[in-house]
This record gives sequence, C-alpha cells and structure tokens, in this order.
Amino acid sequence: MSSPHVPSVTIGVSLKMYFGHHQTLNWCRRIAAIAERHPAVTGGLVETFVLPSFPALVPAAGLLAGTGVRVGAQDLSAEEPGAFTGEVSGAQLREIGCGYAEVGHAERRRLFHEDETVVAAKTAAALRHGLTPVLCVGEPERADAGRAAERCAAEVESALAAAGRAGVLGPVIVAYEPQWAIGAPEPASPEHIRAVCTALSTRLAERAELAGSRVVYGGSAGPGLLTRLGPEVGGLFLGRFAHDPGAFEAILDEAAALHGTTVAGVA
Ligand SMILES: O=C[C@H](O)COP(=O)(O)O
Repeated sequence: MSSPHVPSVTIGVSLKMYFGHHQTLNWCRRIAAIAERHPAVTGGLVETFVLPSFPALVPAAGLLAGTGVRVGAQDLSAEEPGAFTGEVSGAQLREIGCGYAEVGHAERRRLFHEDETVVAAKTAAALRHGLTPVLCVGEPERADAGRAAERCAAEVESALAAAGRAGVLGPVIVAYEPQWAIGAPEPASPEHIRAVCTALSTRLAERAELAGSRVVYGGSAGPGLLTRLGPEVGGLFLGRFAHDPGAFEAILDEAAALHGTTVAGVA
C-alpha cells in the first residue's frame, strides 16, 4: 500500500477578528480564484487553510470548496455538545466542513486566560473530532534559540498530554509563534526560526503517533520570508500580511520556487 501524499509546505492564514462578514467572503473569493489556478495548490505541493471567524465558516467553506484550500476555526470548546452557552463544539465544526482548529494562540492565552490545562483539553477535543489542531506555542520575550526551543517543546508536550491520555493523538500542526514577533513590524530572524522549528520537528518525529505532523512559523510572516527560511521549516501561519490576496499568491510562488522540483507542473 502506498503512503498518503504529504504536501511539502503548509500555508495557513488566520483572519483573527480583523474583517467584517462581507469583507471575509470577498477575501475568500479572491483566495479561491488564486488557488484554483496556482500550480503549487493544484499540484498538491502546498497544504493551505484559512481560519475565518465563526459566522463566516459555512459560507467560506462553500466558496473554497474544490479549490484545495480548507477552512478551520480559530477556537473550539473543550467540551462535548451540551449546556455551554456561547461555545462551539468540535463536533459541529467537523460537521460544517472544518479540517482544523486553532488552539493556544498567544492572544487567547493572554487575553482570555487560557492556561496549559485549557490548551490541552482543547487540543484533545480537536483530535477527538478529526480536526487537525493548529497548536500555537512561543516564548514571551526574546530568548536564544536553544531556550526558546526548550520552552516551546515543553508547551507542545503539555498541550498533547490530555490527548495522549485519551488515546486520540494524531498529526498536529505546531505553529511556532514567538509572542514578541506577533503584530510586530518584522518576523524573527530566519536563523532563529530555523533553529527552533528544526528542534520542534525533531521532537515530534520521535513519536510515532504524531507522524505527519508539521511545524510552521507565524509572527509577522509575509512575502519574502519562506525563501529565506529554506526547506527545513514546514511553512507559514500568516496574519496581517495575508490580508492582501496578492501576498498569499506571492507566498505560493515562493513555495513553488523552493520545493517545485518535487511536483510535476511546478517549475
Ligand atoms: O495568527 C497569526 C499570528 O498571530 C501572526 O499574526 P501577524 O502576522 O499579524 O503578526
């Protein structure tokens, strides 16, 4: 039996709470048009996903259907369906076509006081419902790459603990987002990003139940970064610098340039 095709690069976008509803859908239409004709997507080189806000998930999934771009949620409840006013269950997210659920973003940890226990419970909930967790980790202040990698590895371990106990571990996307680089003018340096992402990838590769996991970088990422990172980093998790759909296309071009020889039709 042949092993499933694993894309070389993962490019995700979180729209956070920046856009209104119609703006979100217009952005999705433009992303759909780009993805439908871009050889990095049509050739299966790049895994792409977008995380709009909850009310846009259903129409966004419709607009992006068949384009190779999947949708996911920026959050999910740790609980199973029941009396949890205001929450959205993993079961419902899966039902409406989500493939991903973001967990542990620095903004949720800081502004909504989501601690390691909550992050682990949400990670387990995502995996229980067949959603790939986009698990965000990152050091709060500038630190050398070794210390940053240790802290992030501990965050990953902690986040996976509840899923491990429940026997639902599976592939995850770890988004390495140094907190000091989120919402900043520039990303962390390519050397720092490579060192931390490589250390995290090595740790993930030690656990068979996490096979297929990937490590991407987020934090003021935009066009021009992927090619400076090189093939050791699994991709990007974008925020503000993907608001221009042209920037998303430029990053797909870079992915093709970096990994293009592995897929037919991509120069
Ligand atoms: O979710 C995305 C990250 O937090 C990065 O956001 P940013 O690129 O706007 O800094």
